[in-house]
Amino acid sequence: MEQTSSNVKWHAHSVDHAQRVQMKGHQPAILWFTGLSGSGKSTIANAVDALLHKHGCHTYLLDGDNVRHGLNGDLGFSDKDRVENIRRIGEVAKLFVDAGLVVSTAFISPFVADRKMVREMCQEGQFVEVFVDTPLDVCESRDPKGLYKKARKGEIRNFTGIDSAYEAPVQPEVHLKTADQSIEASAQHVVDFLVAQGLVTLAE
Ligand SMILES: Nc1ncnc2c1ncn2[C@@H]1O[C@H](COP(=O)(O)OS(=O)(=O)O)[C@@H](OP(=O)(O)O)[C@H]1O
Ligand SMILES: Nc1ncnc2c1ncn2[C@@H]1O[C@H](COP(=O)(O)OP(=O)(O)O)[C@@H](O)[C@H]1O
Repeated sequence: MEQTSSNVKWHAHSVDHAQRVQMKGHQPAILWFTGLSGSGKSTIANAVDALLHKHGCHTYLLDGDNVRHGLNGDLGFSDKDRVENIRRIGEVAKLFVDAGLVVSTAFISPFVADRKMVREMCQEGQFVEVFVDTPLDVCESRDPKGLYKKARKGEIRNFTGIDSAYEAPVQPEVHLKTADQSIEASAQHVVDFLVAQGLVTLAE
C-alpha cells in the first residue's frame, strides 16, 4: 500500500513487545484460518479459541462477518475490496500479536498473495496458516446461511467458489479436512500444532 500520510513519526514506547509477551506466559501468534464459505472456519476457530482460553492463553477472534459490520463495512466482494479487507485484517491481527495475544482470524482470504503479505508482516513462526479444506459440494450442502442457494440463482454475484476464485494454500502449517474430521478433532489438531511448535503450553 502506498503511504499517503506525511509528517508522521513512529513513537518508541516504554513497554515493549518482549515485556508484554513475558506477562502472558505463551508466545503470540496469528492463526489464519482460510477456506470457502461454509468450510468451517468460524466454527473451528471458535472451538480453538475456547480451548486456548480454557488453558490460560490470552486470545482474540476476528471473524469475517463481524468485521465486515464495522471496520470493513465499506468493502464489498470485488477482488480489489477483498485485497483491502485482508490487508486491514492483517494490520489489526499484527497489533494483537504485538500486544502478545494468540489471535485467530476467520476470513475466506481467497488469494495466495494476500495471505503471503500478512505472513511477511509477522516474525518467523508467528503466522500459522490453517487451511480449512472442505470440498465445494460439501460447503454447498451445508449452506449455513443459504448463500450458495442465492449465488446459484444469480442473486449474489462474485461468490467464492461459484463465480469468484479461491486459491488454495500450497504449504499451510495446518491442513484440516472437515469432510472426514469432526469439529473437535480439527480444533485439537490446531492446538496440538501450537504445542508442538512451543508456542503454547497447556495449563491443566
Ligand atoms: N460474494 C461473496 N463471496 C463470499 N462470501 C460472501 C459473499 N457475499 C457475502 N458473503 C459473506 O461474507 C463472508 C466472507 O467475508 P470475508 O471477509 O471472509 O471474505 S474475503 O476474505 O474478503 O474474501 C462469508 O462468510 P463465511 O461464510 O463465514 O465465509 C459470507 O457469509
Ligand atoms: N466437521 C466439521 N467441521 C466444521 N464445521 C462443520 C463440520 N461438520 C459440519 N459443520 C458445520 O458446517 C458449518 C460451517 O459454517 P461456518 O463455521 O460458519 O463456516 P465458515 O466460517 O467457513 O463460513 C457449521 O454449521 C458447522 O456446524
